[in-house]
Amino acid sequence: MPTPHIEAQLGEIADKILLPGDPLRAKFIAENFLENAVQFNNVRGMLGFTGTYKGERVSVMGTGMGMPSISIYASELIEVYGVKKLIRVGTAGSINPDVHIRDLVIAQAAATTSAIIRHDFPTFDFPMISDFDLLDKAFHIAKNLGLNSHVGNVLSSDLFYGGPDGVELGKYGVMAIEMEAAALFYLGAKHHVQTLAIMTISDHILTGESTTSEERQLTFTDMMKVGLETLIAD
Ligand SMILES: O=P(O)(O)O[C@H]1O[C@H](CO)[C@@H](O)[C@H]1O
Ligand SMILES: O=c1cc[nH]c(=O)[nH]1
Repeated sequence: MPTPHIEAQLGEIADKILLPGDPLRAKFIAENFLENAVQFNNVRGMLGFTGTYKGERVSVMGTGMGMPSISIYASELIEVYGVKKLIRVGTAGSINPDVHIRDLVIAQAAATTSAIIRHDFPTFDFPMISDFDLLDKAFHIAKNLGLNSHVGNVLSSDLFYGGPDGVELGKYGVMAIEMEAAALFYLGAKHHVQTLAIMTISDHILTGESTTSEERQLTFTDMMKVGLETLIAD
């Protein structure tokens, strides 16, 4: 087995991958969007599949929740399996009155409460930004599909419950809180690969609106479509 967390043989993972936090969302994407999908991972139940989308080889795999978890999977995917384009497709909580439930948020950048970047850069801030080429493509794809999408900053938090008051950042234009994008963008910069994060607003922290866990697992297909179209766009 090439890595401690992924049992795929070399060559079984495409160089383009969608990364939902929830492994069952990975299975849903494989079953509903990919052709001839073959499962390549079930270590710790972190399901991964490779198939084709519109004739192009694409993979999808869960990352688990939080920056330590996505950092393990993204590092192994990049360093061992040679993945070059990684797009997170996740859920997020809105902290902005203009960003509504079920809207798409395409992260241009991610603030973070995490110390993981500070381990490498203790004396200055390192801005976590997505890849502009992927960002530009995703924005236009979402626009052409007529989707309600927003591009800007998100907050990647270490904690789902408690922690620093991220809601305050909404007043500075930050759109939503999630838990993985900053680490993915950081690894993209470190390893010179392309990364992006597209989230669907699953709950609104200011208004208290929310969606069910079943909806979060099985619907939110717009971000999956935008993610896949972005991965295969020339
Ligand atoms: O729906 P996913 O992709 O897991 O993303 C969000 O949901 C989880 C918290 O419920 C965190 O992983 C957060 O980033
Ligand atoms: O990390 C997350 C994901 C969804 N909603 C939140 O409030 N936080």
